Order: sequence, then C-alpha cells, then structure tokens
Amino acid sequence: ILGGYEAKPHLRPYMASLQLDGQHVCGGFLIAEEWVLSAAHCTEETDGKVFQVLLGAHSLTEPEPHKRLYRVRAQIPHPGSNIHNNKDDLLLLQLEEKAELNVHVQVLPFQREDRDVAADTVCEVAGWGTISHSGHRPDKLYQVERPVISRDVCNHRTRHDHTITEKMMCTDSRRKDTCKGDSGGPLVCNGVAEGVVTAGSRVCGNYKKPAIYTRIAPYVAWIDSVMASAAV
Ligand SMILES: CC(C)CC(=O)Nc1cccc(-c2cccc(CN)c2)c1
Repeated sequence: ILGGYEAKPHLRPYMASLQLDGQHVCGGFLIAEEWVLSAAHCTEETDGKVFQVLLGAHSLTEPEPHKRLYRVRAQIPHPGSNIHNNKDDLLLLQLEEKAELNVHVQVLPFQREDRDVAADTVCEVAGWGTISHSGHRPDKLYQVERPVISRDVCNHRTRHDHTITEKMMCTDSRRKDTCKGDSGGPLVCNGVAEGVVTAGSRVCGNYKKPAIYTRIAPYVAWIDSVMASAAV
C-alpha cells in the first residue's frame, strides 16, 4: 500500500496473507469458514507450490492472539484467468479445515448485486504489500482510502486504454495506491467487498495508471458453485 498508514490492529479480521515458505506473497480475504478469495495472478511465480493462509494477523512476524497459519486443501483459479491479461483474475482457496472464527477472524460479505459502485465513492483497501517505491515490505497491515473512478475515465486512451471490462473497476492512484503484494485483497465500500485487487499495469502510485480490481458481483455464480461442489 503506497501513501497509506498502519491499520488499526484486527479491525479487518477478514484479511488473509497468502504465504510461501513463510513469506507473504499476496492478500486475500475470508468469504466463508473454509474459503478465502484472492487473485489468480498470485500463483504466477509459485511454480505449482500451494500457499499457506495466515489468518487473524496484524503483524506478519510477531506472536498475536488468534493468529494462525492454515494449510490449503485446494487452490481453484477462475477458468478464464491467464497470465496475458487481468481477466477473471480470481483464486478460491479451500482451507484444510474450517477457520476458527473469533474476534480476530471473521468473514467479510461480498457484493452479490451486479451494479457499478458510483464514481467518487470512497472505498478502502488494505494489505501487506510494498509501502514505498523502493519496495519496502511492511511487517504490519497497512490501509488506504481511495475514490472509485468511472470506467469511462479509467478506459481513457491515456489511462488503461479500453482494457477495463464491465467485470472490473478502478480507483484513483495519484500517490495513494495498491502495489506489489496487495493483490488478492478486498476493495471494501460501505463495509462490503466490491472488488479484488489485481496487478494491472504493475506500476504503483502513478495517476495515469489507476488501480484495477476484479468486481466480485459478476462472479457470484462461479464462487457459489465452487463452494457448493467442494462442500465436505
Ligand atoms: C506473483 C505476483 C506477486 C506478481 C505481481 O503481482 N507483481 C507485481 C509487481 C509490481 C506491482 C504489482 C501490483 C500489485 C497490485 C496493484 C498494482 C497497481 N496498483 C501493482 C504487482
């Protein structure tokens, strides 16, 4: 997160850290007791290894009550996701067991109605992604508030040049922005997850490249069918 600030500990009890060999790779969030939603492109540099999911954390390294690392039973990328574009950039992770819900571990509801969030709506995004242009990785969860920008503005020739589909949304990226390691985290508007951070042009804090999110509502049928099919 660039231009943001350290989150108040455990006020976002849905936040997940997707880890490989104890290293934070991407964000994610709890959508059901045994399901975490994240971004498919987070599996790009993992050559087939399976993530572990840290829940209940504020600090990635310090011992904290209710902080726990879960193994993953299944990683299911959206069938339309690919490395060449940001389309269908969603990843469902089934935990090996139901997460123990408590004051520091909670599910975040996601938007089920497929209607665009109005431009200028101020939403919030959090993550353990880099907090400086030099790539400093924080130990603690950071957050930032960002206004939604219209798809027309985001699709302008000088911005993302008509690559933003109706299944994506954008927020202003002037100074305050998402960055490497924030992918997979939720864009929360009025307490509801509306989007999932995607890497887009992989630049951060440049107002000419607004932050891009995969909208969740268009994928409700896929999410529900995967969770229903794998129900133990
Ligand atoms: C395996 C993955 C971690 C690879 C990856 O995502 N790299 C990468 C590199 C630079 C910026 C970003 C990035 C992420 C989220 C939002 C944005 C743009 N606001 C950029 C992402």
